[in-house]
Amino acid sequence: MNLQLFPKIDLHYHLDGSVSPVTLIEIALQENIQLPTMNVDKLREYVQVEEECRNLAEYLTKFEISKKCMQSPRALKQVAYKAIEDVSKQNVRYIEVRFAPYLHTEQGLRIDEVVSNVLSGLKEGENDFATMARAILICMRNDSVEKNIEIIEVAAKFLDKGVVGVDLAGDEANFPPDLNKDAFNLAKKYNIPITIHAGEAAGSENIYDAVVNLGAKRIGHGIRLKEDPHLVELIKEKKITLELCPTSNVQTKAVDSWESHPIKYYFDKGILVTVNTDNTTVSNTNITNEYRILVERYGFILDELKEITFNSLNAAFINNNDKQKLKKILEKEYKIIGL
Ligand SMILES: O=c1[nH]cnc2c1ncn2[C@H]1C[C@H](O)[C@@H](CO)O1
Ligand SMILES: [Zn+2]
Repeated sequence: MNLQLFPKIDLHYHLDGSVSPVTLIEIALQENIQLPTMNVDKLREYVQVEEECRNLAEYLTKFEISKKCMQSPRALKQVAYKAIEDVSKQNVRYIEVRFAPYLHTEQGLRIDEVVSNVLSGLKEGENDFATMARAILICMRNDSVEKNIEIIEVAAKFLDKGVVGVDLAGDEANFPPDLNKDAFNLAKKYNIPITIHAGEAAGSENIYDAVVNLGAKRIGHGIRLKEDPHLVELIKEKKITLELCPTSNVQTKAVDSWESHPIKYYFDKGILVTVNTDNTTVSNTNITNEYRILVERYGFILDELKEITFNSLNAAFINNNDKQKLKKILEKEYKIIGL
């Protein structure tokens, strides 16, 4: 079937890594921002990784231009709205859009202003398109724990007002999760759902730390889980969900090749896996493409894609009311396509 029509969920989507070159140029023109080029195709080379990307650290160099263009209230609203417009075209029925508020304070915005502007763009997008959208606030690994505690405080302030969770992202190889233990303990205290990037650019011990010591209910990527058979059992037992992003995982060299991606292995072992985009611009992908990869490279059948979407639904950080609404919508739409 045409997988664009397949109802989908994306739980792992970075806002700054998903702004299209066209939107970047629009914002640059609006706000007089100097870009290395105003040619859409040439700009693509600056914001998209090449096949020969060596590791996560190199992948992370591609976010500079979008950061430059995401510093004003208007630009933040605009990219958030555009994100919902874009993903609604791929029949995404629910998305959790994540961003790191501190990255958008270079022109003096406060982190709570960053959050309220992104939320207002998401809300407008929700009103205009058939996609439910919520936000996850990111603590950056290279930021101080004091700054990350402030992110948790802001998340608590906006909890159930558009924000549904918190995350830890950035350079995993050089900043292990336990540096931010105090920040995530605070998140636990506030009952803010936690997801953490782990086992992407470092070993399975980070997944253990994220779950056992930092309270993560979901793991961003978790590619290297299989290194530790006891941890595999723990993840199953605790019903932890993995947010896998195949294209990004190949590009950051979290896996050596497409063939060695563990998504089917984890799925067959009964681990709760989900499929996501990570960064549609940096990774040059979209969610339809990621679902297609599951079929074409890993042999998933449509019923299994539906199961994966329901894994995403079950692991979504929205409240129960919204979850039930979403479940009805998905069930109805799957019925229409005979699933
Ligand atoms: O896959 C990722 N792993 C770790 N960090 C990431 C990944 N994708 C994006 N980021 C970082 C770079 C962005 O600037 C930041 C906030 O979205 O999060
Ligand atoms: Zn990510």
